[in-house]
Formats: sequence, structure tokens, C-alpha cells
Amino acid sequence: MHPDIQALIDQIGPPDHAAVARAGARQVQLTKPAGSLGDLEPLSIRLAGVLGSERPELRGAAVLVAAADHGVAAEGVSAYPAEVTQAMVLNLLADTPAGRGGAAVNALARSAGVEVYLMDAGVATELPPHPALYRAAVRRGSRNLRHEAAMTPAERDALILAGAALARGAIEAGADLIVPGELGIGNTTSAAALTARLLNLSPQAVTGRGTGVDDGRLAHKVAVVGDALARTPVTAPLDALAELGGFEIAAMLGMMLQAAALRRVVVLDGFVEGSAALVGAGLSPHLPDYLFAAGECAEVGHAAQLQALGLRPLFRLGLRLGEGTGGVLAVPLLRAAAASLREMQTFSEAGVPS
Ligand SMILES: Cc1cc2ncn([C@H]3O[C@H](COP(=O)(O)O)[C@@H](O)[C@H]3O)c2cc1C
Ligand SMILES: O=C(O)c1cccnc1
Repeated sequence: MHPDIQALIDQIGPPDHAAVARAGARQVQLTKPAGSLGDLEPLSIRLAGVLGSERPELRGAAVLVAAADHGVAAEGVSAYPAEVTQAMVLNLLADTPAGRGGAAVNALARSAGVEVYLMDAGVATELPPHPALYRAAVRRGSRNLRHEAAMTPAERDALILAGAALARGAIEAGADLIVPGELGIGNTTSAAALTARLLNLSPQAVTGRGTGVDDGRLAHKVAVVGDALARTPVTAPLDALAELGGFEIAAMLGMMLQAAALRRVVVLDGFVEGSAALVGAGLSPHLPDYLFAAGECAEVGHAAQLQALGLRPLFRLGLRLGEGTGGVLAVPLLRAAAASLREMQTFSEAGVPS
């Protein structure tokens, strides 16, 4: 492992327990029946611990979309062609009447006041230079994980550090909350293989339909994941990432490690993001304290990931898109949870009888 990655892991400490205690004491005095804000209450207390204040505030929020291609897409494991990855990157950069970006993540981010960052983490075709595209590719697509390691340890480390650098930039520009997001045809196969290996589950238990493969293709996808697992016995998190991962998964891991090291909130979108989080949880026992699950997505295996991370989903809307879309949808809810703790009066302040 690159020493800068170890340094990042070493910087991730526990949340601020004193702020958690103060927030817990304050939460029970707020002018509402005890427990009436439901899940927002424990959420607000967790936010206090991450941000180190019993009056937490989430100012800037950013979704960081890493895009990369997958050698395993050649196995026919997606319902869409691999060229979609590059075309979607251009869609995220397109000028539209509403502003920059015509993808779902752009529209949802605009509606929620979230900044969008985009990284070429290893798209198969060379992309034209664009001022809004952060270029971090070290290889034009990963190798086919069914037959060989998806990436070398050096390639993996380069992408982890690139993800960390992008997160650092977003945080320096004002983000208190980071949503890692992804694009990459074939990446639910990679995420399934990683999840099966790290949680010791069968390929069937964690391999879903991704973009919507039919029953025949799903059976084939399960077999491809099984072949990849049979090919390599590695179980250490970073070894598993190099063997089974994707470049955008490595980049999202770097974003998570950096945001946690800087005590910022990380919102987890879907199944592919979850696979990066499982690698991270294997590296730092404190990382899950900085993670906030958005919704439970429709992909098989997502619930097992959240359970392993000790996270409760905020909603169940049947999303199965990726790009960070679910994470962006969670931002207003997290901002509201923080605002309740920060802005409500207590019974004694308001003179409300309790
Ligand atoms: C037009 C389009 C836009 C997307 N945006 C995200 N994904 C999502 O679907 C892909 C993963 O699914 P699979 O493993 O089945 O290929 C990734 O690109 C992911 O970001 C998209 C997929 C498509 C087709
Ligand atoms: O849950 C996800 O992250 C997901 C599901 C389907 C396709 N792409 C991503």
C-alpha cells in the first residue's frame, strides 16, 4: 500500500464523543414530543459527532462522480453496451437549458443545491479535455476480472489517491458533505464480486440485475462472479479491490477515507458505493461512523452491505441507478436533521410546558 494511503487511514479517528453527549442532552429538550422526529433524531446526533458540534450545520454538499470502464463488460454482464460509460460522461458535461449536465445526477443535484464534480477514473476511450473533468485515468478500463486481476496494486493506489485529492478539493471549496458517485458499465458485476468476497456470501446472494439484465443474463452474471471468486483466494480488503474492483470503486474509497479523515459527512448511495465502503470498513474501524446510508436500492445485496456496515437506510424508493443519485436525494433530509438540532428552541427557552 502507498504510504500516503496508510497516513490517510491513520488520520481517521472516532467521532467527537463529547459533542455526541451534548447533542443527545439537547435533543431530548427540544420543543416536540420525545422521539417525534423519528429517525432524524439519532441522525442529528450522529451528525453532531462527525462535525464536532451539538449545533451541526451542513453548508456545502458535493457529489463526486468517478467514471471508469470494466474489462468484464466484454462478458455480456450488462443490459447496455460499454460505450454508454463514455457517452454518459459527455452527458454529465453537456450544456443544457437548465445548466451544465443532462444526467439524472445533474438534475437531482441542481434541485437539492449540490455541487457536481466529475472524474475520468479510467474510461475506455480518450475523453476531450473539459475544464470540469478531473483527469485521473492511469489505464483505459480495467482488465477482465473473470480471468485476471482487474488492476495492479500501483493502479489501485493511484486511483485511491486521486479520489482523496478530489474530495480534498471539494472540501476546501466548502463541502461539509460528500456523496461519492459512479458511472461504469459492468460495475455492478465488480461490486457483486467484491461484496461476495468481503462478506463471505455466495454470488447468488449479491448479484443483481444492474441496468436490468434478463433472467438468462443474470444467471450468466452469477457464473462470471463465481469464476472471478474461484480464480483468486485473496480476502484482504485492498488485495480484493485490485483483483475484483474497478477504478471508480478505488476512487470512491479514496473519497471516503479523505472525507472521514477531515471529519466530513459521507453519504452512501447504492450497491457500487457500498462495495467501496466495505473495503474502507476493512481498513479503518472508524470509517462507518462517518457514513450515512441514503436509500436502500433495488440491487440484491445492498441490504447485506448496509447491515454489515451497521447503517439504516433513510428511504426505500426503488432506485437502481447509481451516479450518486440516491445520495443527492438524502442531502435535504440530512440538512434538515442538522437544522432541527441547531435551530429548534428547548422547552425552557420557549417557555413551553413539558
Ligand atoms: C444510460 C445509463 C445511465 C446510467 N447511469 C448510471 N448507470 C449505472 O449503470 C451501470 C451499472 O450497471 P451494469 O453493471 O448493469 O452495467 C453503471 O454505469 C452505473 O453507474 C447507468 C447506466 C445506463 C445504461
Ligand atoms: O445500486 C447501484 O449502485 C446501481 C444499481 C444499478 C445500476 N447501477 C448502480
